[in-house]
Amino acid sequence: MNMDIAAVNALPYEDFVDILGNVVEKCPIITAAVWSGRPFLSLAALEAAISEFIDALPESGKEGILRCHPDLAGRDLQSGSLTRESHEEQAGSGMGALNSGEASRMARLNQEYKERFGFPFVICARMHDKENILRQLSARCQNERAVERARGIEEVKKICHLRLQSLVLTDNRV
Ligand SMILES: NC(=O)N[C@H]1NC(=O)NC1=O
Repeated sequence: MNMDIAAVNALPYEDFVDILGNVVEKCPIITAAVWSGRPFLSLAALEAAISEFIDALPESGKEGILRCHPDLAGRDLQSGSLTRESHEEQAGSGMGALNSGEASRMARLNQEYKERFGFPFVICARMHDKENILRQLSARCQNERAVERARGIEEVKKICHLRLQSLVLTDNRV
């Protein structure tokens, strides 16, 4: 599936949500909401609409988005119940191939992070390898809650950007 922005703009909302509903993990309400903003002049304009919708949410809503994300190398990966997108991202960054030391460190730090902040550690896995993810997780456990809320949302937007790129052709294609 790789449509251009004109084809995206022509979609009835049912198809729009079916195709683009997971660009923010398990948050199809965001996709469904921005459909009202058609026609989008470009993929960048669609991405900006998503970003503005997220930014307009109260802090509780932003935390809710973070809570819809599965842990990296967590129980959904073990049980095979990740979304297709998340599975590809986690596999690509080596989350499915941690050695036992890395796996237990990851589980311990993920737990520590969640206990401290009340939402999971979120990072754009496609932009990092496993060593880098573990280093960032450990460092980010030390931050303030508000800093981490904002940081997590930045990462959600990076994930969204890459998911959109794989679904919609960019404007300057031949
Ligand atoms: N917790 C977390 O960061 N999850 C994710 N990151 C990513 O790139 N895909 C995910 O599912």
